[in-house]
Amino acid sequence: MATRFGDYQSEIYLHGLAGTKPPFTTDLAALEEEAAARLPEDGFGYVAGGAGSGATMRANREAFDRWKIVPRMLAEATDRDLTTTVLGDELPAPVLLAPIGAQTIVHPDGELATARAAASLGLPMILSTVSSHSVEAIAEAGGSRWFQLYWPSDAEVCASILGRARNAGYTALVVTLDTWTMGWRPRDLDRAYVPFLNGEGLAIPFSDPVFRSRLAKSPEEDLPAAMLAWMSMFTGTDFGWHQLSLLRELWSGPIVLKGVQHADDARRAVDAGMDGIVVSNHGGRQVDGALAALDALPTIAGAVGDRIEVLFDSGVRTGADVIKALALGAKAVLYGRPYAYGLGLAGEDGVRHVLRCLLAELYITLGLAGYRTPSELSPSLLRRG
Ligand SMILES: Cc1cc2nc3c(=O)[nH]c(=O)nc-3n(C[C@H](O)[C@H](O)[C@H](O)COP(=O)(O)O)c2cc1C
Ligand SMILES: CC(C)CC(=O)C(=O)O
Repeated sequence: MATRFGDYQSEIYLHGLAGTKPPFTTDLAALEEEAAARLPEDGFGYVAGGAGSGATMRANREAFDRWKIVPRMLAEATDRDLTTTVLGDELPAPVLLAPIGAQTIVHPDGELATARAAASLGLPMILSTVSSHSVEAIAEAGGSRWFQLYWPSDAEVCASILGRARNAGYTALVVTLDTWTMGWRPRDLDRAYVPFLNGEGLAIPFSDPVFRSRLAKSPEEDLPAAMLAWMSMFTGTDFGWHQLSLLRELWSGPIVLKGVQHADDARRAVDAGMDGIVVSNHGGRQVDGALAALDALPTIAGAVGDRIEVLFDSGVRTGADVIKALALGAKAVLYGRPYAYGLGLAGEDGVRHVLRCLLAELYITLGLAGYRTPSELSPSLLRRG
């Protein structure tokens, strides 16, 4: 059923009459500034950082800014319906929560808070392999959930992790291709900081019985050795396209490849029988100098047509950004850093506030631009300028 997400606007004004303000800014493009001022430097720096000089991270935003929406008038767009179906999941709006690892670095409740906020709005959460809480614990929050895989070299560990995710009710599998090893990230390197150094974020592998069987001593007894085992199994891996069939044997639900940036790779995903792709450069955290994800989107969408579900992330901040990504060929977007800032600023309520702002802005802007549903959006409503 369609939800009037715009109601958050009137709710905020009404609370204002009673003297209550929103928990923090409603300006999603300015959220990072507020987070920078209020969150601890280590956690904030890890979330905000990008690869190398930050050129790709900036390019992601610049690409959105180059596209302008051309609003249409008297379009009878009062009643909007943002619902859409992605890989069999009925979504109240074309938005999913991007996988973000190690969320306790910004708030002690981490992914549990995020899962509860997402479930309360009916948006699917994509849980990272590098999560501070186990797949089973997150499942208790309810709601629709997908699982993101960092593909380990040990096939039995992979089978065990996927089996647990499937048993815990995760429906689609998102396999991240662009981070088989960590990008060069000066912001973390300068502080010699990664969350995983103290085991943070490794709940899924560390709680896995097969992973544990590979260790001489448990992570509780010898953390550095467990960390090394994790790193050698989950990073620096060497998979090729032909091995995707291994994952198909382990996962009966839809499989989505995340990190596609070239039309030929998108075609290969189709040929490999995949169900979806996420056009993404990992928020500019991997290849510095890579093209903006939004600039890759139209070519890729054109190359695969409707043979595969095309999702998008990297740089989405506002409701208008969602409209632009949808107009350029995405079926839905993955929302990333902003909800992590919301989590850091106010836990579950903070994530909910950020998501409600995004959905309200999307709902209102879509109508003001003259459109009623995501399916009406096409490149013709945009101009380069
Ligand atoms: C702190 C942080 C952790 C992330 N962890 C993961 C992860 O575990 N798995 C994954 O596939 N992507 C991960 N990503 C990438 C996001 O899923 C997404 O591609 C990216 O945040 C999009 O860029 P944006 O947030 O600037 O829009 C992470 C991103 C950030 C900022
Ligand atoms: C490298 C991962 C472990 C986490 C991640 O995807 C990220 O920090 O961007």
